[in-house]
Amino acid sequence: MPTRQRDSATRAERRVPRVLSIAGSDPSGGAGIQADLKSIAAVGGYGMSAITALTAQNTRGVRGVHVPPAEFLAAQLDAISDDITIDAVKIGMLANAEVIAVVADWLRRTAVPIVVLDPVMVATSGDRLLDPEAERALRDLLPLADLITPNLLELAVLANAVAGAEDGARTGDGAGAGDASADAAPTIAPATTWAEAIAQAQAVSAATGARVLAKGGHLPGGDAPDALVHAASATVIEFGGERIATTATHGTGCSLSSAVATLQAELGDWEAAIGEARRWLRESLRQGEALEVGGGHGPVSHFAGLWSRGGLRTAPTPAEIADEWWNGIADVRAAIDDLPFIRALADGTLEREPFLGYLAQDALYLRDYARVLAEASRLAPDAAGQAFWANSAHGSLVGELELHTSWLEGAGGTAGTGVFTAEPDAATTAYLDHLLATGARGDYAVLAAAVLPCFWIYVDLGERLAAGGFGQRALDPGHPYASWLETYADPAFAVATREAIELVTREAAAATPERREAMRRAFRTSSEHELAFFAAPLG
Ligand SMILES: Nc1ncnc2c1ncn2[C@@H]1O[C@H](COP(=O)(O)OP(=O)(O)O)[C@@H](O)[C@H]1O
Ligand SMILES: Cc1ncc(COP(=O)(O)O)c(N)n1
Repeated sequence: MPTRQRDSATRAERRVPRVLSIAGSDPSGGAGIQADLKSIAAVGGYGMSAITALTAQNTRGVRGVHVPPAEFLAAQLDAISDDITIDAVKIGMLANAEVIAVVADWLRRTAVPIVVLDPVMVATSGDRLLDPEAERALRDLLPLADLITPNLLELAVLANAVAGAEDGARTGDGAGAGDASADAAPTIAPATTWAEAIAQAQAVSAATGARVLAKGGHLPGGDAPDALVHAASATVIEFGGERIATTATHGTGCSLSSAVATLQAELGDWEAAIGEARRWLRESLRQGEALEVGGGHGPVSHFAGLWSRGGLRTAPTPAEIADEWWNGIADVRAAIDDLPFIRALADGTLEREPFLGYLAQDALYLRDYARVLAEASRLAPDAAGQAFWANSAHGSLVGELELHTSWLEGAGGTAGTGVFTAEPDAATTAYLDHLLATGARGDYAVLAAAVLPCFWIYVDLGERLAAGGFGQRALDPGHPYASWLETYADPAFAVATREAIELVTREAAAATPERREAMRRAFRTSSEHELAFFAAPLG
């Protein structure tokens, strides 16, 4: 199938695991598939869901359960696996034995590399989410999982079930979770100590071959430990942590198992995946009550970490930033266009003295501008940026200054004098001080924004002069300053300017809002210095 080929061809470069949740719906959004999709997204995955059952529940309890025909679950699962490569599956509420059979059959037919099974039996509110008779069917599903994540009660039921499978023995009060004929919910007592829970996890892992994450969320006391138990390698990895004082624990098991499935697909290491999922869940648990959802056990705040770390607003694109900055200096550009110096330069009426004065200041400017560009090259985060600014520094000294030299040395009469002999005027000093100080502060992005107007305003002016935007005289080869006008309409300078705009606005798009604003301000300030610089010769 072409889709599959495309999927697997790009697999090596993939960063976003495609994770399927097979679970029940919680309309209040805190548990079940709703929690799973949020959790998968929160830790960096692409979430999908096949719905096993609909519950009518909120943070206080479950009011009803509707299980659609099992064939329709099979249809959902096939629709997904016929088209999409699945990197990991998380299994939650399975409702009844028929649903379990459909999932087991699909898992056997579909080679999913990672299967995390959260054996949901009872909601945090205490309501049952799995038929008692289905607990036997669940036992047969366990070996298809790579990781099983029971809470204390579920762990006791599974341990009892696997013990029952081995020797027919019953534990607890004798009602027997493995007894398919039992009508009432079996009353199996959960482990009362952490050591007992780990022993049960070892039994389940030994009987199924799966890893078992024993969860201590329901333990009494001040700690909420989890332990990853793998009988085959005789390992027990403990994850410690203080219990977080919160009522917002609805959906913690769903959220943890989805996050682990996603992170395992990314990291390929169970200990690392569980460690990271737990750090994320604990952060989300701490922020749960702030959501103020419901009067019972509220949900965790799945995206709290992302929100607080600045993932909330869509960043502008580089093109949008370029428009915003350019439009933001429209007043400055209009003021430059209206300067007597620019008007007289365009129509050829500018006196030789102010023109040479301007060139002398510009030569002084370019020499230090090249130093600032070299500093941008030093600070650039990648080789492409480094090369671009270094090349621009070279261009400022060699290409542009040649023109100044020929004009100014001709004017001075003696070769080798006249280029850098002028005193910098106030406008030149102010502009250079701004650029040199920005360079000295060492923030590459802000410095790159500060050097941009010198490219952009000149190219824009040069192109409009050459296009007759300031009158036809500027196009006349006999214009007294024709060689100057040609330099600024140079297509190579236009190409370099487009590259500079792209470099700087890409940097701005990736920056934090605060840094982007600092860049915009530096860009605006430099453009104001451009205006003062052009105004100075006739000022
Ligand atoms: N109050 C809490 N403080 C810290 N971690 C908790 C708390 N409640 C649950 N957890 C963690 O949430 C995850 C889910 O655990 P648990 O509540 O035992 O499962 P379930 O939601 O399936 O009943 C585990 O990692 C557990 O350690
Ligand atoms: C649809 C559905 N699935 C699972 C749970 C268990 O929630 P928890 O993660 O709190 O054990 C639930 N309450 N509802």
